[in-house]
Amino acid sequence: MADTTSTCAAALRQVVVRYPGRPPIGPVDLTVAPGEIVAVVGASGAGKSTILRLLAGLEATSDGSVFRGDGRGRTGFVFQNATLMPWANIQSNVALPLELAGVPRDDARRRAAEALAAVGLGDRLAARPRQLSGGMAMRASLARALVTEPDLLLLDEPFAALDSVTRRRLIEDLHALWASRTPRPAIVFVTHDVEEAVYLAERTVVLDAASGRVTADLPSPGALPRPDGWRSDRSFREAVERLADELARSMAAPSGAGPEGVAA
Ligand SMILES: Nc1ncnc2c1ncn2[C@@H]1O[C@H](COP(=O)(O)OP(=O)(O)OP(=O)(O)O)[C@@H](O)[C@H]1O
Repeated sequence: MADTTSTCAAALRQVVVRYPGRPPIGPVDLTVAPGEIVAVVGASGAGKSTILRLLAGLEATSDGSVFRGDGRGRTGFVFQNATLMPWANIQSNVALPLELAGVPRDDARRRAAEALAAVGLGDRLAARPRQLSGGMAMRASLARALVTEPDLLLLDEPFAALDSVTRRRLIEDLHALWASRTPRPAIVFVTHDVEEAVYLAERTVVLDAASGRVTADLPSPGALPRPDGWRSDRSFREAVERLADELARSMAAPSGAGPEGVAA
């Protein structure tokens, strides 16, 4: 097989992570192409967040290799909770990664204002995080991750704490932000929601509950961003059913339980 690691945004090759007191996670193989959107699903404890941390360089491997395309590029990370600094306004929050990278303060603040405008918060620059709704805080968190113009954006259940209307709006906004960037960032995001995975991603990888290996890699039909009403489309419904079946299979460990006691 041709080695595509030099042209990918990120890749895991036969990666194994060993934590004390549990079976090893892996070996995991995953290649993310530049500009591609990939969802990761699996049982609780399967290793989804571990994969994101590996891609971000925040986790050491016990075996195998982690590639970041040509070793270049920046990585943005968004967690389930917006993790904004409560004492600083959102412009300062979003400017921080730039200031830490040595960008002069005025320039960093201007770029932060632009990133906040891009997520619809251009009129809330002086707001403190506590003055924002959950959806707004997540938008600010997305702006902070995008302000450095990453070529890899890692999202760990970013919408899980939001109501379904806000969640759907943010998914549309994320597609629009992704499509508006040149070049588009690759996005890897973890979710427990199979509909969200099929809708948001171009393909979804399923992790085995017991071993954390990739057991399925399913393409989502259709192009991004999604046309209006696509959730009612038969191709969407069928892809959701297929993914739900694969997810159920990944949890049906031979022992009858995954690492966190997920029943088969
Ligand atoms: N630093 C650590 N030390 C020891 N064990 C860890 C550590 N980090 C994760 N684990 C264990 O590794 C396994 C995978 O964790 P991970 O957070 O990647 O799972 P996950 O699929 O993201 O789970 P969830 O859906 O519940 O967030 C779990 O059993 C977890 O308890």
